[in-house]
Amino acid sequence: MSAGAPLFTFGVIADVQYADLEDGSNFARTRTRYYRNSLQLLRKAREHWSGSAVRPEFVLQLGDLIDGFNALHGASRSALDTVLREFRSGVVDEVHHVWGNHELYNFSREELLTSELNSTLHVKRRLGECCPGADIYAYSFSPQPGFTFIVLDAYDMSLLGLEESSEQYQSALRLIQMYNSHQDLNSPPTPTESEPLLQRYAKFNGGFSQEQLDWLDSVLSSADDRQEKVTIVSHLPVHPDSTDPACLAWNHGALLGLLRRHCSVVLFMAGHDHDGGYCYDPESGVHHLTLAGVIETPPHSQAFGSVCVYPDRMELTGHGRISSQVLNFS
Ligand SMILES: Nc1ccn([C@@H]2O[C@H](COP(=O)(O)OP(=O)(O)OC[C@H](O)CO)[C@@H](O)[C@H]2O)c(=O)n1
Repeated sequence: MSAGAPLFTFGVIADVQYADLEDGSNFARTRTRYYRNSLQLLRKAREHWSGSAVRPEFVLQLGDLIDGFNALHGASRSALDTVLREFRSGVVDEVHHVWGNHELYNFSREELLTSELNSTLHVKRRLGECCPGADIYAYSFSPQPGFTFIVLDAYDMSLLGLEESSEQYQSALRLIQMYNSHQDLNSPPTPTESEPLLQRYAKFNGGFSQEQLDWLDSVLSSADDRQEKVTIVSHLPVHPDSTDPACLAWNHGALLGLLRRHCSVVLFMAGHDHDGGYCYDPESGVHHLTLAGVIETPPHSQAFGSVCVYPDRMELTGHGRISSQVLNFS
């Protein structure tokens, strides 16, 4: 790792999924979920960032900050307050929150837009363009000249957080039912030889509307013109080699196509797949990093990262289940 001073640094963490509950498991009962301890791991990550010689300028929280079980226990608001208090008690005072499926199990899209999880309302720095779509949660910001970060809304096309009577819900239902014939739409369809990634059409995933894709296209065109380095964050991964296919965004191909048409993008980061993953896409020169989730991380371990940004690369220092790696800009 480099000894030179970075231009800036940032922290990253995914799938905290806190709930004040005993340990449980994932749906397949193959992994333990440490609902209560996830708060301790978040605290230790925050203490690490606060005590670092070079403090991160901001933290990217990649979604699923609290678990859906909170909604069943009427604890959505208190659980959210608990985790946000944790973020607030550190010296890292800028957090960019991404929305995941568990945010939408606890709150409607409307509630989220006016909550502290809408970073555009709470971050003090001047943000770039927000997606003009009425209730799409996507925006850009520039921590340093030459660098742009884009927060995407991977559920602006989904069945979550919406009134069933809404046109947005009904059009997402029509789409998912074209590929998933299960009664329970959370149950992923079986892949076929011609459609090997079909599992992604599950209710716990979602996608990017055409409006959001058009907005992203225009933000990336400006970044290309200015020869910037762009990092994109989303709860759902979009490259099949960076995740289990059951965790991919429904229209991941549309996003991948966009990344391949714009030279400015260097990194795409996501959460959702609690095992994490990584690949480099030579067609676009983009690193696809899926961060392992805190919720399935044993109490003695960790799952967060600190990234130092240099003119020609990013250096990720991983903790616990997250490996350190150098992400060169091509
Ligand atoms: N086969 C399945 C899988 C899930 N469900 C139900 O869907 C809801 C969300 O599932 P959950 O595992 O909690 O979602 P995460 O975002 O934590 O994890 C995504 C990836 O699986 C991680 O690798 C929940 O209500 C499940 O019960 C289902 O019905 N059938």
